[in-house]
Amino acid sequence: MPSTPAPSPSTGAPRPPLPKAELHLHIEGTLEPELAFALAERNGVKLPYATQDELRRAYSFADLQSFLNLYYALMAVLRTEDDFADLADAYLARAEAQGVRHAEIFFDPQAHTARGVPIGTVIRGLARALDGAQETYGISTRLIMCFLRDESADSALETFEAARPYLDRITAVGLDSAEVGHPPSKFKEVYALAREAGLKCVAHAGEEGPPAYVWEALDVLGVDRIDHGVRSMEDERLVARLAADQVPLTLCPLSNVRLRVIDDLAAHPLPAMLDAGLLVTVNSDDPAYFGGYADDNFTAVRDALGLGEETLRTLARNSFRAAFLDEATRAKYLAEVDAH
Ligand code: HPA
Ligand SMILES: [Zn+2]
Repeated sequence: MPSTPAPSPSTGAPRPPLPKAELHLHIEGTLEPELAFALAERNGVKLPYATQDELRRAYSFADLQSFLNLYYALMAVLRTEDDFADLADAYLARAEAQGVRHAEIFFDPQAHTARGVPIGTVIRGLARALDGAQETYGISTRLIMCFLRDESADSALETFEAARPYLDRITAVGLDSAEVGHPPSKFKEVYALAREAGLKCVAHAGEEGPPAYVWEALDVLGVDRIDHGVRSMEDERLVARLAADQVPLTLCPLSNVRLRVIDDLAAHPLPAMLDAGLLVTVNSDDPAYFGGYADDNFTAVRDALGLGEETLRTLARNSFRAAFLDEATRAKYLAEVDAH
Protein backbone atom coordinates (compact mmCIF):
# COMPACT_ATOMS: atom_id res chain seq x y z
CA MET A 1 0.00 0.00 0.00
CA PRO A 2 1.44 3.42 -0.84
CA SER A 3 2.23 5.36 2.29
CA THR A 4 2.05 9.11 2.64
CA PRO A 5 5.42 10.61 3.54
CA ALA A 6 5.48 12.09 7.01
CA PRO A 7 6.38 15.78 7.34
CA SER A 8 10.11 16.10 7.61
CA PRO A 9 11.18 17.78 10.88
CA SER A 10 14.66 18.43 9.55
CA THR A 11 13.56 20.39 6.47
CA GLY A 12 10.24 21.63 7.82
CA ALA A 13 8.68 20.49 4.52
CA PRO A 14 4.98 21.25 4.39
CA ARG A 15 2.56 18.37 4.80
CA PRO A 16 1.42 16.97 1.45
CA PRO A 17 -2.20 17.70 0.54
CA LEU A 18 -4.93 15.24 1.55
CA PRO A 19 -5.43 12.43 -0.97
CA LYS A 20 -8.69 13.11 -2.78
CA ALA A 21 -10.82 12.40 -5.84
CA GLU A 22 -11.80 15.21 -8.20
CA LEU A 23 -15.36 14.47 -9.37
CA HIS A 24 -16.46 17.77 -10.91
CA LEU A 25 -13.93 19.09 -13.38
CA HIS A 26 -14.60 20.36 -16.90
CA ILE A 27 -11.42 19.70 -18.86
CA GLU A 28 -12.13 22.76 -21.04
CA GLY A 29 -12.28 24.77 -17.80
CA THR A 30 -8.64 23.91 -17.08
CA LEU A 31 -7.43 25.91 -20.10
CA GLU A 32 -5.02 28.37 -18.48
CA PRO A 33 -4.20 31.62 -20.34
CA GLU A 34 -0.63 30.45 -20.95
CA LEU A 35 -1.75 27.30 -22.78
CA ALA A 36 -4.58 29.17 -24.56
CA PHE A 37 -2.04 31.56 -26.09
CA ALA A 38 0.39 28.73 -26.95
CA LEU A 39 -2.36 26.76 -28.72
CA ALA A 40 -3.65 29.90 -30.47
CA GLU A 41 -0.19 30.39 -31.91
CA ARG A 42 0.23 26.72 -32.84
CA ASN A 43 -3.13 26.70 -34.66
CA GLY A 44 -3.06 30.20 -36.13
CA VAL A 45 -6.14 31.23 -34.15
CA LYS A 46 -6.51 34.93 -33.32
CA LEU A 47 -7.69 35.57 -29.75
CA PRO A 48 -9.60 38.77 -28.95
CA TYR A 49 -7.08 39.50 -26.15
CA ALA A 50 -3.60 40.94 -26.71
CA THR A 51 -1.98 39.42 -23.61
CA GLN A 52 -2.50 36.77 -20.95
CA ASP A 53 -3.10 39.53 -18.40
CA GLU A 54 -5.76 41.09 -20.56
CA LEU A 55 -7.47 37.70 -20.81
CA ARG A 56 -7.27 37.21 -17.04
CA ARG A 57 -8.93 40.58 -16.53
CA ALA A 58 -11.98 39.17 -18.38
CA TYR A 59 -12.43 36.59 -15.57
CA SER A 60 -14.99 38.64 -13.70
CA PHE A 61 -18.38 37.02 -14.02
CA ALA A 62 -21.90 38.18 -13.20
CA ASP A 63 -23.45 34.72 -13.46
CA LEU A 64 -23.13 31.32 -15.13
CA GLN A 65 -23.97 32.61 -18.63
CA SER A 66 -21.33 35.36 -18.57
CA PHE A 67 -18.74 32.72 -17.69
CA LEU A 68 -20.00 30.31 -20.36
CA ASN A 69 -19.62 32.99 -23.04
CA LEU A 70 -15.88 33.22 -22.39
CA TYR A 71 -15.51 29.47 -21.74
CA TYR A 72 -16.94 28.61 -25.19
CA ALA A 73 -15.07 31.44 -26.96
CA LEU A 74 -11.66 30.34 -25.66
CA MET A 75 -12.22 26.77 -26.85
CA ALA A 76 -11.54 28.03 -30.40
CA VAL A 77 -7.86 27.26 -29.74
CA LEU A 78 -8.56 23.51 -29.26
CA ARG A 79 -8.41 21.89 -32.70
CA THR A 80 -6.25 18.78 -32.88
CA GLU A 81 -5.82 15.53 -30.99
CA ASP A 82 -2.53 16.90 -29.65
CA ASP A 83 -4.33 19.98 -28.29
CA PHE A 84 -6.74 17.86 -26.26
CA ALA A 85 -3.91 15.60 -25.07
CA ASP A 86 -1.82 18.63 -24.01
CA LEU A 87 -4.81 20.19 -22.22
CA ALA A 88 -5.52 17.02 -20.23
CA ASP A 89 -1.84 16.41 -19.48
CA ALA A 90 -1.42 19.94 -18.12
CA TYR A 91 -4.44 19.38 -15.87
CA LEU A 92 -3.13 16.04 -14.58
CA ALA A 93 0.23 17.58 -13.65
CA ARG A 94 -1.57 20.25 -11.60
CA ALA A 95 -3.92 17.69 -10.08
CA GLU A 96 -1.03 15.55 -8.83
CA ALA A 97 0.39 18.54 -6.95
CA GLN A 98 -3.03 19.03 -5.32
CA GLY A 99 -3.24 15.49 -3.89
CA VAL A 100 -5.69 14.23 -6.52
CA ARG A 101 -5.42 10.42 -6.78
CA HIS A 102 -8.49 9.88 -8.95
CA ALA A 103 -10.11 12.27 -11.46
CA GLU A 104 -13.48 11.91 -13.19
CA ILE A 105 -13.25 14.40 -16.02
CA PHE A 106 -16.10 16.08 -17.91
CA PHE A 107 -15.84 17.07 -21.54
CA ASP A 108 -18.31 18.90 -23.80
CA PRO A 109 -18.24 17.23 -27.25
CA GLN A 110 -20.90 19.51 -28.75
CA ALA A 111 -18.77 22.58 -28.01
CA HIS A 112 -16.16 21.08 -30.34
CA THR A 113 -18.23 19.32 -33.02
CA ALA A 114 -20.12 22.62 -33.51
CA ARG A 115 -16.76 24.14 -34.56
CA GLY A 116 -15.99 21.30 -36.95
CA VAL A 117 -13.75 19.28 -34.63
CA PRO A 118 -14.75 15.61 -34.89
CA ILE A 119 -15.79 13.86 -31.67
CA GLY A 120 -13.12 11.20 -32.31
CA THR A 121 -10.39 13.86 -32.27
CA VAL A 122 -11.60 15.06 -28.86
CA ILE A 123 -11.94 11.62 -27.29
CA ARG A 124 -8.72 10.17 -28.73
CA GLY A 125 -6.74 13.22 -27.59
CA LEU A 126 -8.12 13.17 -24.06
CA ALA A 127 -7.78 9.39 -23.85
CA ARG A 128 -4.12 9.56 -24.85
CA ALA A 129 -3.31 11.80 -21.88
CA LEU A 130 -5.50 9.77 -19.52
CA ASP A 131 -3.86 6.51 -20.63
CA GLY A 132 -0.54 7.75 -19.25
CA ALA A 133 -1.95 9.32 -16.09
CA GLN A 134 -1.55 6.38 -13.71
CA GLU A 135 2.08 5.85 -14.62
CA THR A 136 3.12 9.50 -14.95
CA TYR A 137 1.09 11.11 -12.17
CA GLY A 138 -0.26 8.24 -10.04
CA ILE A 139 -3.82 9.30 -10.91
CA SER A 140 -6.61 6.96 -11.99
CA THR A 141 -9.07 8.59 -14.37
CA ARG A 142 -12.56 8.34 -15.88
CA LEU A 143 -14.21 10.34 -18.67
CA ILE A 144 -17.72 11.77 -18.37
CA MET A 145 -19.34 12.97 -21.60
CA CYS A 146 -21.63 15.95 -21.00
CA PHE A 147 -24.56 17.12 -23.09
CA LEU A 148 -25.12 20.86 -23.43
CA ARG A 149 -28.58 21.40 -21.93
CA ASP A 150 -29.14 24.65 -23.87
CA GLU A 151 -28.88 22.59 -27.09
CA SER A 152 -31.77 20.40 -28.22
CA ALA A 153 -32.60 16.91 -27.01
CA ASP A 154 -32.06 15.74 -30.61
CA SER A 155 -28.54 17.18 -30.60
CA ALA A 156 -27.81 15.21 -27.41
CA LEU A 157 -29.13 12.03 -29.07
CA GLU A 158 -26.96 12.65 -32.18
CA THR A 159 -23.95 13.23 -29.94
CA PHE A 160 -24.58 9.98 -28.07
CA GLU A 161 -24.81 8.05 -31.35
CA ALA A 162 -21.60 9.69 -32.63
CA ALA A 163 -19.87 8.62 -29.40
CA ARG A 164 -20.97 4.96 -29.64
CA PRO A 165 -17.65 3.77 -31.16
CA TYR A 166 -15.86 5.26 -28.13
CA LEU A 167 -18.16 4.17 -25.31
CA ASP A 168 -15.50 1.84 -23.91
CA ARG A 169 -13.59 5.03 -23.00
CA ILE A 170 -16.55 6.71 -21.33
CA THR A 171 -17.76 5.93 -17.81
CA ALA A 172 -20.75 8.24 -17.50
CA VAL A 173 -22.86 10.89 -19.17
CA GLY A 174 -23.48 14.32 -17.66
CA LEU A 175 -25.48 17.47 -18.30
CA ASP A 176 -24.05 20.99 -18.16
CA SER A 177 -24.19 24.56 -19.58
CA ALA A 178 -26.97 27.13 -19.01
CA GLU A 179 -29.33 25.55 -16.49
CA VAL A 180 -32.38 27.75 -16.07
CA GLY A 181 -35.07 26.95 -18.64
CA HIS A 182 -33.45 23.61 -19.52
CA PRO A 183 -34.76 21.07 -16.99
CA PRO A 184 -33.25 17.58 -16.79
CA SER A 185 -36.47 15.98 -18.09
CA LYS A 186 -35.65 17.40 -21.55
CA PHE A 187 -32.92 14.70 -21.75
CA LYS A 188 -34.89 11.68 -20.50
CA GLU A 189 -34.45 9.73 -23.74
CA VAL A 190 -30.69 10.08 -24.10
CA TYR A 191 -30.15 9.20 -20.42
CA ALA A 192 -32.23 6.05 -20.91
CA LEU A 193 -29.98 5.09 -23.85
CA ALA A 194 -26.85 5.80 -21.80
CA ARG A 195 -28.09 3.61 -18.96
CA GLU A 196 -28.97 0.82 -21.44
CA ALA A 197 -25.39 1.05 -22.74
CA GLY A 198 -24.12 0.46 -19.18
CA LEU A 199 -22.99 4.01 -18.45
CA LYS A 200 -23.33 5.81 -15.14
CA CYS A 201 -25.31 9.05 -15.08
CA VAL A 202 -24.71 12.42 -13.44
CA ALA A 203 -26.22 15.87 -14.07
CA HIS A 204 -25.64 19.46 -13.04
CA ALA A 205 -28.74 20.49 -11.10
CA GLY A 206 -29.53 23.07 -8.46
CA GLU A 207 -26.62 25.38 -9.30
CA GLU A 208 -28.70 28.29 -10.66
CA GLY A 209 -31.78 26.13 -11.25
CA PRO A 210 -34.43 25.32 -8.62
CA PRO A 211 -34.70 22.23 -6.37
CA ALA A 212 -37.32 20.89 -8.83
CA TYR A 213 -34.44 20.27 -11.28
CA VAL A 214 -32.65 18.14 -8.68
CA TRP A 215 -35.84 16.08 -8.21
CA GLU A 216 -36.04 15.59 -12.00
CA ALA A 217 -32.39 14.57 -12.24
CA LEU A 218 -33.06 11.91 -9.58
CA ASP A 219 -36.49 10.69 -10.63
CA VAL A 220 -36.58 11.25 -14.40
CA LEU A 221 -32.93 10.77 -15.37
CA GLY A 222 -32.04 8.35 -12.56
CA VAL A 223 -28.67 9.94 -11.87
CA ASP A 224 -26.04 8.40 -9.61
CA ARG A 225 -24.74 11.83 -8.48
CA ILE A 226 -25.84 15.45 -8.57
CA ASP A 227 -23.31 18.06 -9.72
CA HIS A 228 -23.56 21.19 -7.54
CA GLY A 229 -26.99 20.72 -5.95
CA VAL A 230 -26.39 23.63 -3.56
CA ARG A 231 -29.95 24.89 -4.01
CA SER A 232 -31.27 21.55 -2.68
CA MET A 233 -31.09 23.17 0.75
CA GLU A 234 -34.19 25.24 -0.14
CA ASP A 235 -36.34 22.06 -0.09
CA GLU A 236 -36.50 20.10 3.17
CA ARG A 237 -38.07 17.04 1.56
CA LEU A 238 -35.34 16.96 -1.06
CA VAL A 239 -32.63 17.15 1.60
CA ALA A 240 -34.26 14.19 3.37
CA ARG A 241 -34.33 12.21 0.11
CA LEU A 242 -30.68 13.00 -0.74
CA ALA A 243 -29.60 12.06 2.78
CA ALA A 244 -31.65 8.85 2.90
CA ASP A 245 -30.27 7.62 -0.43
CA GLN A 246 -26.78 9.05 0.20
CA VAL A 247 -26.80 10.64 -3.25
CA PRO A 248 -23.41 12.30 -3.70
CA LEU A 249 -23.33 16.06 -4.39
CA THR A 250 -20.25 17.45 -6.11
CA LEU A 251 -19.94 20.93 -4.62
CA CYS A 252 -17.62 23.54 -6.16
CA PRO A 253 -17.13 26.28 -3.57
CA LEU A 254 -14.82 28.67 -5.45
CA SER A 255 -17.02 28.34 -8.55
CA ASN A 256 -20.09 29.24 -6.49
CA VAL A 257 -18.44 32.49 -5.37
CA ARG A 258 -17.12 33.44 -8.82
CA LEU A 259 -20.49 32.74 -10.50
CA ARG A 260 -22.36 34.49 -7.68
CA VAL A 261 -24.37 31.44 -6.72
CA ILE A 262 -23.45 32.43 -3.14
CA ASP A 263 -22.40 35.84 -1.81
CA ASP A 264 -19.17 34.76 -0.20
CA LEU A 265 -17.47 31.59 0.92
CA ALA A 266 -18.22 32.20 4.59
CA ALA A 267 -21.92 31.87 3.66
CA HIS A 268 -21.49 28.55 1.82
CA PRO A 269 -24.05 25.93 2.91
CA LEU A 270 -21.41 23.16 2.96
CA PRO A 271 -21.39 22.85 6.80
CA ALA A 272 -25.20 22.79 6.92
CA MET A 273 -25.19 20.13 4.21
CA LEU A 274 -22.76 17.97 6.19
CA ASP A 275 -24.90 18.47 9.31
CA ALA A 276 -27.95 17.33 7.32
CA GLY A 277 -26.18 14.04 6.60
CA LEU A 278 -25.58 14.71 2.90
CA LEU A 279 -22.73 13.00 1.06
CA VAL A 280 -20.99 16.17 -0.12
CA THR A 281 -17.67 16.44 -1.92
CA VAL A 282 -15.45 19.44 -2.74
CA ASN A 283 -14.34 20.00 -6.34
CA SER A 284 -12.98 22.65 -8.66
CA ASP A 285 -15.38 22.89 -11.69
CA ASP A 286 -13.39 25.21 -14.02
CA PRO A 287 -10.21 25.90 -12.06
CA ALA A 288 -8.46 28.04 -14.69
CA TYR A 289 -11.34 30.51 -14.43
CA PHE A 290 -12.41 30.26 -10.79
CA GLY A 291 -9.16 30.70 -8.91
CA GLY A 292 -8.20 27.23 -7.78
CA TYR A 293 -7.77 23.51 -8.25
CA ALA A 294 -8.93 20.72 -5.92
CA ASP A 295 -6.77 21.39 -2.88
CA ASP A 296 -7.19 25.14 -3.30
CA ASN A 297 -10.93 24.54 -2.82
CA PHE A 298 -10.27 22.42 0.30
CA THR A 299 -8.02 25.15 1.72
CA ALA A 300 -10.49 27.90 0.86
CA VAL A 301 -13.42 26.20 2.65
CA ARG A 302 -11.19 25.31 5.58
CA ASP A 303 -10.20 28.95 6.03
CA ALA A 304 -13.57 30.57 5.28
CA LEU A 305 -15.72 28.09 7.20
CA GLY A 306 -13.27 27.10 9.94
CA LEU A 307 -13.38 23.40 9.05
CA GLY A 308 -11.24 21.16 11.26
CA GLU A 309 -8.94 18.34 10.15
CA GLU A 310 -11.52 15.63 10.75
CA THR A 311 -14.11 17.43 8.59
CA LEU A 312 -11.56 17.81 5.79
CA ARG A 313 -10.80 14.11 6.08
CA THR A 314 -14.54 13.36 5.85
CA LEU A 315 -14.70 15.41 2.64
CA ALA A 316 -11.73 13.50 1.23
CA ARG A 317 -13.31 10.15 2.21
CA ASN A 318 -16.59 11.26 0.66
CA SER A 319 -14.84 11.96 -2.63
CA PHE A 320 -13.73 8.33 -2.86
CA ARG A 321 -17.08 7.02 -1.58
CA ALA A 322 -18.81 8.97 -4.38
CA ALA A 323 -16.37 7.96 -7.13
CA PHE A 324 -17.02 5.39 -9.86
CA LEU A 325 -14.40 2.98 -8.53
CA ASP A 326 -14.21 -0.77 -8.00
CA GLU A 327 -14.37 -1.66 -4.29
CA ALA A 328 -10.74 -2.77 -3.94
CA THR A 329 -9.42 0.51 -5.38
CA ARG A 330 -11.86 2.52 -3.27
CA ALA A 331 -10.63 0.73 -0.13
CA LYS A 332 -7.01 1.46 -1.08
CA TYR A 333 -7.73 5.19 -1.48
CA LEU A 334 -9.77 5.36 1.75
CA ALA A 335 -6.87 3.77 3.63
CA GLU A 336 -4.60 6.50 2.21
CA VAL A 337 -6.90 9.15 3.66
CA ASP A 338 -6.93 7.41 7.03
CA ALA A 339 -3.13 7.25 7.03
CA HIS A 340 -2.70 10.94 6.21
O1 HPA B 1 -20.30 25.53 -13.61
C1 HPA B 1 -20.83 25.12 -14.66
N1 HPA B 1 -22.15 24.98 -14.73
C2 HPA B 1 -22.75 24.56 -15.85
N2 HPA B 1 -22.09 24.26 -16.94
C3 HPA B 1 -20.76 24.38 -16.95
N3 HPA B 1 -19.89 24.13 -17.92
C4 HPA B 1 -18.69 24.39 -17.43
N4 HPA B 1 -18.79 24.81 -16.16
C5 HPA B 1 -20.09 24.81 -15.83
ZN1 LIG C 1 -19.65 22.16 -13.59
